[in-house]
Amino acid sequence: MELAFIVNPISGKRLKGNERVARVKAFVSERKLDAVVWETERGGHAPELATKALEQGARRIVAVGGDGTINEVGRVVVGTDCEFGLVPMGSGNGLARHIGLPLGFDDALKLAASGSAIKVDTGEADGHPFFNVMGIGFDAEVGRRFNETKGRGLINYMREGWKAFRAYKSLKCDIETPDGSRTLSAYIVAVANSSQYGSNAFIAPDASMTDGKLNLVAIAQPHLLSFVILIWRMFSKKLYHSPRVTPICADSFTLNMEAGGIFHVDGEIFQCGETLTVKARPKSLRIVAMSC
Ligand SMILES: Nc1ncnc2c1ncn2[C@@H]1O[C@H](COP(=O)(O)OP(=O)(O)OP(=O)(O)O)[C@@H](O)[C@H]1O
Repeated sequence: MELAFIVNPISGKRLKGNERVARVKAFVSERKLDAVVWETERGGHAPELATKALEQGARRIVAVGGDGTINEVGRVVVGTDCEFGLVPMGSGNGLARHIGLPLGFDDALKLAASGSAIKVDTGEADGHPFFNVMGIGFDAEVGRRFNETKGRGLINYMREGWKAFRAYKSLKCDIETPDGSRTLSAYIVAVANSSQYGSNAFIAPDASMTDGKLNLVAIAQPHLLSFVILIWRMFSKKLYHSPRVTPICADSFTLNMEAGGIFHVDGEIFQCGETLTVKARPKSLRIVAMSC
């Protein structure tokens, strides 16, 4: 088997359910590809399907879904010789946008099936692989709330962000890198492999996926007006111009907090203790990309 497509039928807002799977199956049969098309039936199913595809000798696995699905498939493919293709069908599609993929279904499908792959860096937070962005603080709180709502898309994300803004207070974090350490009172500590969360909201505008490093971005607690300005800066790639923002580029970080809590990797939530270790895995993933 050359290719395996793993399709999440419920991610994002476009072509949901049977239609999405039917379109991928039609694509495969029209082109007589040596491929399987498997549909995820529940959360956590995609890694099982990706493992099965690897065992059956797939040379390329294509994830059709949002950043959560991409993470679930990518965490199986990372560190292997198998190539990884994406058909972005999520809410924000941060990774797909960073690597220059078309967002239209048919164009993305063609590229994922036949485009060439390049080796890129990935990240790992307490052993959990990530490809786009991980974070603690407000960042993780918004992810937690968003995952608990049924609605998807940027508007729902902004709505949960606003609710979290009113409830969340900053945390004290000691950040260690190979070059030294510093203690900050941070509202968000995000560590980015790619440049954006999704929907062209740039958390680390200078991030590269081939430099062997990750970009930590710490943001101090904003009041309402500066919160709005921070969002504007994010969408205009000017976040680093804010006096509330501290960017640090390194290949590894140890985050020491006063208490354990939650963190997210590509929007999926996990628990952590007082210490969280985040590190880059240089050139660990062969991904179909236009740029990186
Ligand atoms: N058949 C299914 N039913 C319910 N949940 C599923 C199913 N298949 C996959 N999932 C889960 O759906 C969740 C959301 O998927 P994904 O992140 O791809 O979409 P999204 O949240 O709409 O997009 P984004 O992450 O870009 O906002 C994942 O955690 C995945 O485990």
